[in-house]
Amino acid sequence: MISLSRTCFLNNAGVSELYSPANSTRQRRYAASLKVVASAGERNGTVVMEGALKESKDVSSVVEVDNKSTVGGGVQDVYGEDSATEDQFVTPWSISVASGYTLLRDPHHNKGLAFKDKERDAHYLRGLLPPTVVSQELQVKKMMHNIRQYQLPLQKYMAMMDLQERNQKLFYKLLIDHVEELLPIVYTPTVGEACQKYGSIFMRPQGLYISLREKGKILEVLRNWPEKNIQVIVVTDGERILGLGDLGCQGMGIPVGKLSLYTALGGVRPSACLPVTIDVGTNNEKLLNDEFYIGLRQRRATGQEYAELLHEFMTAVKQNYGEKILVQFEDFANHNAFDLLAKYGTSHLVFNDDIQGTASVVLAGLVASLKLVGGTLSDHRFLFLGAGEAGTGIAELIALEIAKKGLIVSSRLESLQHFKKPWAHEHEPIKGLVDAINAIKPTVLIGTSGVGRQFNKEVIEAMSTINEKPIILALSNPTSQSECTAEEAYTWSQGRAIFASGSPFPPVEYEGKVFVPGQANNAYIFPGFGLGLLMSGTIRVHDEMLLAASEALAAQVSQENFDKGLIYPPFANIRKISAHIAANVAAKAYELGLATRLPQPKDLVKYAESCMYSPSYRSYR
Ligand SMILES: NC(=O)C1=CN([C@@H]2O[C@H](COP(=O)(O)OP(=O)(O)OC[C@H]3O[C@@H](n4cnc5c(N)ncnc54)[C@H](OP(=O)(O)O)[C@@H]3O)[C@@H](O)[C@H]2O)C=CC1
Ligand SMILES: CC(=O)C(=O)O
Ligand SMILES: [Mg+2]
Repeated sequence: MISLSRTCFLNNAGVSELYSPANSTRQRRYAASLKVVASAGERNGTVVMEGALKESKDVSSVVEVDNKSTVGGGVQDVYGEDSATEDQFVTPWSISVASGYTLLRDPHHNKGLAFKDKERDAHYLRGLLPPTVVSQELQVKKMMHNIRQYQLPLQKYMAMMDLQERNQKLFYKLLIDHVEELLPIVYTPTVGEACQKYGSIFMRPQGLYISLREKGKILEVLRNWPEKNIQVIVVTDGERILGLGDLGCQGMGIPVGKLSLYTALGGVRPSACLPVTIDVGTNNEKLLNDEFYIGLRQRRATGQEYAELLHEFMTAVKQNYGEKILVQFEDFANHNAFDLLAKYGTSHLVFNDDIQGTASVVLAGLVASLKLVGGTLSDHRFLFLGAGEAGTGIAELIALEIAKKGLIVSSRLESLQHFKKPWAHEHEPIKGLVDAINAIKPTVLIGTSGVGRQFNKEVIEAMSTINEKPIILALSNPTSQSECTAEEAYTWSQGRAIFASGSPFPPVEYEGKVFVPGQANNAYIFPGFGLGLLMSGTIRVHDEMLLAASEALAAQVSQENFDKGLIYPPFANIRKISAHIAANVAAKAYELGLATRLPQPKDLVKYAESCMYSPSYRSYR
């Protein structure tokens, strides 16, 4: 238990990929050197329009090559393509246009029954689809109907992942239009169960797997990813997946899920998102003995071996994607998370969602709750159960906001992990949470322990005895690890608690009144925060940007929300919320001189909205 002044703790796309010619430096270079001549040679399937730079004579029947603009080399020539000689090997990357059966199997461009008659003629789809042509809206209605037929959340998750692999735009349309219903499926809590069973439900690989076997070759592995213009990477090593512990390589569900939210909630293009899982082994005996486990069957590498792999990854990422690639660390164990953030925070654009994103969302909720409970932040006392990434991250940001740190309980100081030390304070050792509440008299109780059911009846009653409106935040995920349920918080506090949780709970009726619990989850922050960094071309994350994100989120809580006891706005409005967060974060980046997209757009909210990906179908010529 620790504390501060008033804060206490207890595709692979292959040949069917249709690249936009201006999508990457490499593609721009190709686009500059090639003019696509007609498609007279098209067949049902893929029309190859380009060969490797060094092999352009082989494809001269379909392209005209302007040799003048292809030579070069230099700092952008990461793979040595431009400077290679004939006796050196290069990879024959190609740009191609999908049609026919290949087009129907391409998730980026497939529209299923929504292909119009003209498109069916132009793209060799006749006979490959039944005659009916439907709208995207009808497809959404049908998919929602189908998903609702499944009894189990994991079945719904698998249906959503299948859709993402079949028809990406329809997947995002569904997620955006039905965000409150589908967020618990593609995200917490269901994604937790999916990770636990990833080996068994694994059908098509998603994301990029970088294991110890790829040591020395990470740059080449990055190049195997079909998309070249990556802007955001969410990376995990799978050691602290939600509150479920070490799930090794099966943690991949988390970067995949977080990045679908980057797109659906924050509007970042799916093709700019790269989920990565670093596999250094697992200490989870159950997984090591599970015949369906998909990762390396060895105990976790640590120390220098771990640090070297991570360093090679971070170096390769910057070399391949440049200075402005955003790397979001997710669900690393705390013994690595703080060190990675400190190590790469000065050389890369990095953000730790569990430390920083969580802090920002909780600070926003606390600022908003002042409207319900009164006073200022510094009038409140914060008691934390769990002094890890989320807990100390939140404390740090609250302290930054009220700009004063306080006492430290020092009896355990020597044995404390470094990130806990600033929060230890002078106090008699306290045994249980109820005793801590009675001694410290917190106004806010925050659960970040990863251990479920810690806020029992006595705990909530103790908080309710001290406070007229106790603020109870049960942040641990998934639902099984939540410190208490919404029903418990409202019932045991006799309807007086201001409650929010990391995973969603349904509304609760208590003595004739309906209470709608809020969701205190970093999903409110990271999509808009990331968009703000990207749209301003920011090169480093600064704590002030986290405060800016909190401020923007708190400002989105309406009187109608407060009247229902909510301290967060509904997720239904998340794109608008993300645009405001992005604008505030970008404004701070410009103010701090960290933005590179110049000149600064006049209206940053409008600019953020204009940057957002739309999942509507495009018409194909
Ligand atoms: N709602 C949200 O947006 C977010 C929620 N979370 C959730 O928060 C939880 C914790 O995540 P994170 O902070 O990253 O994990 P950490 O492992 O870094 O922190 C957990 C901390 O809780 C402590 N702890 C464990 N059991 C108890 C207990 N019974 N009493 C008191 N302290 C205890 C641990 O102590 P020790 O160090 O001694 O082991 C550790 O310091 C997870 O369930 C995660 O899903 C995380 C990020 C965002
Ligand atoms: C929400 C989140 O990031 C977590 O529980 O780890
Ligand atoms: Mg997380």
